[in-house]
Amino acid sequence: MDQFDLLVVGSGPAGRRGAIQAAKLGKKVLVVEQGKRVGGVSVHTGTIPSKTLRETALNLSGWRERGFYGRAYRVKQEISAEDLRRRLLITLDHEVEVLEHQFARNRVQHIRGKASFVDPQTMQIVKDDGEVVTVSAASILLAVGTKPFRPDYMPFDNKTVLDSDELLEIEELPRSMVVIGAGVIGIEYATIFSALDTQVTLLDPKSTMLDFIDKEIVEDFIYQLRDRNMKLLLGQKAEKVERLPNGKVELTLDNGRHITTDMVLFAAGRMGATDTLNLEAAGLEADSRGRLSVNPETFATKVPHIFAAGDVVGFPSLASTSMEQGRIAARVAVGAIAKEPPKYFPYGIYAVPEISTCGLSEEEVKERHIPYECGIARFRETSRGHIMGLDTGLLKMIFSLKTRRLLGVHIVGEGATELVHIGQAVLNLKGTVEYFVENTFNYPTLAEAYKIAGLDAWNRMGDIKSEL
Ligand SMILES: Cc1cc2nc3c(=O)[nH]c(=O)nc-3n(C[C@H](O)[C@H](O)[C@H](O)COP(=O)(O)OP(=O)(O)OC[C@H]3O[C@@H](n4cnc5c(N)ncnc54)[C@H](O)[C@@H]3O)c2cc1C
Ligand SMILES: NC(=O)c1ccc[n+]([C@@H]2O[C@H](COP(=O)([O-])OP(=O)(O)OC[C@H]3O[C@@H](n4cnc5c(N)ncnc54)[C@H](O)[C@@H]3O)[C@@H](O)[C@H]2O)c1
Repeated sequence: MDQFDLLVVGSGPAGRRGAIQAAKLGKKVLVVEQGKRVGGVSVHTGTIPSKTLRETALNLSGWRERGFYGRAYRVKQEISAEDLRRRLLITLDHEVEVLEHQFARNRVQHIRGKASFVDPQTMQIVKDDGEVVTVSAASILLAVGTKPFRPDYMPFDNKTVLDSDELLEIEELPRSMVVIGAGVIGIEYATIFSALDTQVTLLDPKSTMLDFIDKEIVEDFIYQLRDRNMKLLLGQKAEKVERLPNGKVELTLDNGRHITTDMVLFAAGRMGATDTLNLEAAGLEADSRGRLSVNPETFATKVPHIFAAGDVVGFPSLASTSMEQGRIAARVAVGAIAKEPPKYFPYGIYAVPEISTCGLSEEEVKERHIPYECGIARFRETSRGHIMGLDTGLLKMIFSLKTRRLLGVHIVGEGATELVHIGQAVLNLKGTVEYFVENTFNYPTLAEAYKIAGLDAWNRMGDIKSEL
């Protein structure tokens, strides 16, 4: 039986970062991955495929140029599922290659197989050919991620009723699509397919969506979706989903309405992939969504040498935060010092248009009774936005009236997920509205929106000197 300092289960963002961090500290590390190739959900079915699909859809559809040339503008008239897949495969190959190289040069060993506990210190790994390997380790990092929630009442057939993993394999682009679940996955895919001219209906039993995002940004986003004819059926539930003999799917909603569509994407959340770990043998149990609870500072489970990081521990379930969690967990696991990450991290939603946010929303600032002022800029007010033909896009910043510090930055529009990092830096470095007023920004850029929003807020707040 092999003995390791750290055994990592899962090679997604949390497992990968954790493994490399421990190896950099000179530890003997083994990563177990059940998938065909390393990378996890992030590389194979989640972040990277969906973002590549988005990029291809926007490029081939000419979406970014439509502000200038009109809504009928197309770069490629007939876009096929094969067009989308081709770029996907190239991107995924590249990602896996980078990752395998990282493992090799850091001497992280990896093995393909399904891991489960034998006892708290030992795991067995069942390889594809049935061979069983037993491994023990001083510490174990569970970075097993999640899988799509697939309730029995949904007639999945991998063709017309699909989850978000299966969507990447479709043979033909649907003319119409109903997306069940207006969470981040549902919203991203609904808007990407809408940009490809699929008639999309987004359905969710909740009457609101993206509740963790500033309301003004969500309202602007919803306006843009409706403006391009996407149907948003919020507060409505599919009571029956039936495949019809003609290949279509019929949905019966709880208000009696019927919808016939080419395809249904069921994106109503994900479950922690803990069911096959035999957690009992390690003295652990998961919650009803398959998630593990951990100490939020160390990522240790209630069994001190077993750690869990990434999506399997729940919110925020992002590739970005999973990487940091994996790194911290591995440091603690091998006895190194781990600093707590800064309080505010960005959240990027790669819908069409993008949304990105960092810090407090206006609703949260109000709840905390903090006196505040907002500054707003529209991308069309920037020269760069004008050059790019943008008629939408909004950047909003919230400042404390007392300390003049930036409390939150919220963006909807082109480049939002990149732009947000300027606000994030100012926020975490405790900068004030003066940063935006006094600093020079490249011109013409979309980042100039920060200057405009900063000045907007500053004009409302008054000059700091007059108050001293
Ligand atoms: C469609 C979609 C789009 C997304 N877009 C974004 C985005 O734009 N930005 C962002 O930050 N996040 C995004 N996410 C979330 C992101 O993918 C996850 O936060 C991230 O992948 C979580 O990383 P992880 O390391 O926890 O696990 P995962 O990436 O889920 O990897 C876990 C790995 O563990 C393996 N495994 C599980 N059980 C075992 C076992 N018993 N033995 C061996 N191996 C096992 C699995 O095969 C898997 O490869 C998206 C997710 C989805 C589904
Ligand atoms: N850009 C990004 O960062 C990104 C992109 C995609 C996914 N993710 C992560 O992946 C995770 C999973 O995303 P998600 O969108 O699947 O989940 P989610 O939990 O965010 O959203 C699920 C939605 O489905 C609805 N729903 C729940 N049960 C339902 C049911 N039985 N029938 C119909 N609707 C139902 C909910 O009301 C909710 O709106 C998220 O936590 C997110 O952080 C991140």
